[in-house]
Amino acid sequence: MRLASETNLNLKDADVAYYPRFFDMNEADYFFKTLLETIDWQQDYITIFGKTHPQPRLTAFFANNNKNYSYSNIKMKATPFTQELLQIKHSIEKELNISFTSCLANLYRNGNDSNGWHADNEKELGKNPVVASISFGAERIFHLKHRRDNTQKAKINLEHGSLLLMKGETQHHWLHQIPKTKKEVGKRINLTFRIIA
Ligand SMILES: O=C(O)CCC(=O)C(=O)O
Ligand SMILES: [Fe+2]
Repeated sequence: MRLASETNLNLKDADVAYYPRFFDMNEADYFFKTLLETIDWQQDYITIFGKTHPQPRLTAFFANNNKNYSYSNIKMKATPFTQELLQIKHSIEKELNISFTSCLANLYRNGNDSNGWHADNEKELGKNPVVASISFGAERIFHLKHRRDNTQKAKINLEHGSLLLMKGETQHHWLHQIPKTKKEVGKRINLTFRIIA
């Protein structure tokens, strides 16, 4: 059963909503375990100022079209959705009434894995990108900050089975990150469903 009660974060120049228990605990446990085992998690490398570093997390990319996805000099080749990813995709689509084409999956192995400040604003995501972000496993803190107004910030603890939806002009005006943490934390899977035309 899905408890789709939604909280809008009411951020200036943004549209970000959080659904804490989008999937119930049994579904969330099942998806976490299955996705951990069935996804072919990849280590990618990013090049900054001519130096190559391993990305501080593992990733995989899925799409129902043949559109690849490029960000930070990494080209992600589209692979077909797995059965569980399709199930998750359909649940989100039904609730939100939006169709997604693609999913970038992230595996944070421990508190040392992270995702630096960025916006999901690649051209292929269109003018106002819609990103539906699902979390399974360990809780991590998601930070948001306004690009120009440094009084505007938000932090949200992304719980097991939750959905975070970013849309409208969010990516024009805000950056987001998952910082490293010194706390003992287990693995976390994040799925970001996107529309890539
Ligand atoms: O792990 C998360 O919650 C955020 C992932 C993210 O921002 C991205 O993949 O673009
Ligand atoms: Fe992002």
